Amino acid sequence: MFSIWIQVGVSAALIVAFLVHSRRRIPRGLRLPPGPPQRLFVGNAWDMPKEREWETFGKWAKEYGEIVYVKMYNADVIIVNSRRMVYELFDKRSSIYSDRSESTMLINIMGWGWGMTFQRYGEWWRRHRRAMHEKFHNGVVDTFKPSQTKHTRDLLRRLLATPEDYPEHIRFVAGAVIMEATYGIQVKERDDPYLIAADKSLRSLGEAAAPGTFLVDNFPWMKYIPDWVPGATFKQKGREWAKHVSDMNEFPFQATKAAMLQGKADDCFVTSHLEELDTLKEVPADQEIVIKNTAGIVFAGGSDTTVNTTITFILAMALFPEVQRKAQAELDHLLGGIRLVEFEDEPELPYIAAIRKEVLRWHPLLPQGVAHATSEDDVVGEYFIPKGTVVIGNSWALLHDEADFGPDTNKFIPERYFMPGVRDPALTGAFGFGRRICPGSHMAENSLFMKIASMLQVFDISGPRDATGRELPLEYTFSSGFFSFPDNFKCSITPRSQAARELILQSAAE
Ligand code: HEM
Repeated sequence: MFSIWIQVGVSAALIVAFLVHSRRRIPRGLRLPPGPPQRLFVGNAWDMPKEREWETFGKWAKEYGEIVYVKMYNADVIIVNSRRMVYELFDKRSSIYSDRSESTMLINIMGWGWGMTFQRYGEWWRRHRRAMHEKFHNGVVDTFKPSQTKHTRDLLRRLLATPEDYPEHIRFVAGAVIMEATYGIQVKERDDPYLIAADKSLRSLGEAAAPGTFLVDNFPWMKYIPDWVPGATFKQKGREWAKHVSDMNEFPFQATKAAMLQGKADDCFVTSHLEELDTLKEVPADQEIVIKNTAGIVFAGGSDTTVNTTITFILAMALFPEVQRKAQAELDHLLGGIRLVEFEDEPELPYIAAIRKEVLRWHPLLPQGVAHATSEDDVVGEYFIPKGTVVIGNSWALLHDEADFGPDTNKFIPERYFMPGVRDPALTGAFGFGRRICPGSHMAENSLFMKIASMLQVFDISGPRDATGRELPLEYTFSSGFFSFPDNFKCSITPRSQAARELILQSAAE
């Protein structure tokens, strides 16, 4: 019975949305950007791909051009497909194109509103962004390097012991680095409650954040449907997820505060901000909340992103062995197998730097970035872009544009960065756009350098092998949705030599 009412409600909302939308006034002489033909009431909602979105977006870009307009029920969405237009909108008109649209599922039901990534553009967001920038800008991220080195060595030892568990090792170590940097907390070897809460929150985020997943995002009134009504499973799901999301933000912060009171806290993002608070004369009353929220989003944004990018790197090495051989030659030439790589070696390792760039480009973790939104009406040439439009920067298209990255952009070719004029993927969409560009990118790039160089120095990575050592075909798929990364795949990670094995084991004594 109630599910019938839900259907009636949704249908009524579709009709109202349609009528309102058709009555909207587009200024004379202007039109909405071109896009695929729309259906009555639902617009393009049924055309939105559920898998490998970047392929459909690419097809639309070829057909309709730099800006493609789609309508998701009642929501205006544009997809920006060229670097020129990305620069025009996200950079030159950043005061209009830096907002986010409020997802009812993420904000009202799952409680992600505390997270900077989902906040509307304005003073509250700016205060969070400033708190993060102070500790993560390019000039200060070196402070994390000792911890990144220590934990990468730990990763090498774990990989040596049980290489088949490489995803868990990478996940554990990324969590350990970010917990130490953010909260000064050393995570537990097994079943760490903070990492479990983060893992559950991020999985649910991955599920809920892909546009069009939950109808309640298009019809916010659906949030008032009681939980027990058939068809309202999104609410039960959301409420369950909300607990993990809140635990992730609350528990580690409170633990660090408690440790500070006992004089036992290690230096970290939270302690240094809270200590500064005590020395400042005029501080807004809610600044502690800003610090807590920012720590929470560093924790959320800083672990899974580097984990999945590292797994993409492993896949690339298994698929492109000639790249691996060249990188190992560069490392061997510099280090002679006498010591493990250090951050100070980075300027002497241009091929490793090129691999890092190619990992970010070849299969970007966020192929559609994180959608921005417009905070005012805008006009681009003859196109009208209404206020509140969801704006997707098509990172995949930018990062696969042969004009910027040379030929064969679906292949993993680090050499492309030695050609004149080739762009840096970090500044071409891999970390997003404009004022919202990823504030953790410098820490992430350092972390990737250390992992890539260390793993290639001591391990050979290949497809899976049978008992006789024969290499078997490598089977892999990339996930679709908000994040895209390789689904679990089997591979072989073996020490390159006895000397490499010893180097790894000796690192435990450092
Ligand atoms: C390889 C690793 C990473 C990738 C590929 C990545 C990618 C991105 C992308 C595409 C965005 C959206 C930017 C936009 O809206 O245009 C973003 C935002 C963000 N990232 Fe990262 N990121 C990575 C690592 C990190 C790390 C290590 C941290 C924390 C230390 C972090 C914290 C954040 C935060 C807080 C935002 C939200 C910024 C805002 O809305 O103002 N990310 N990231």
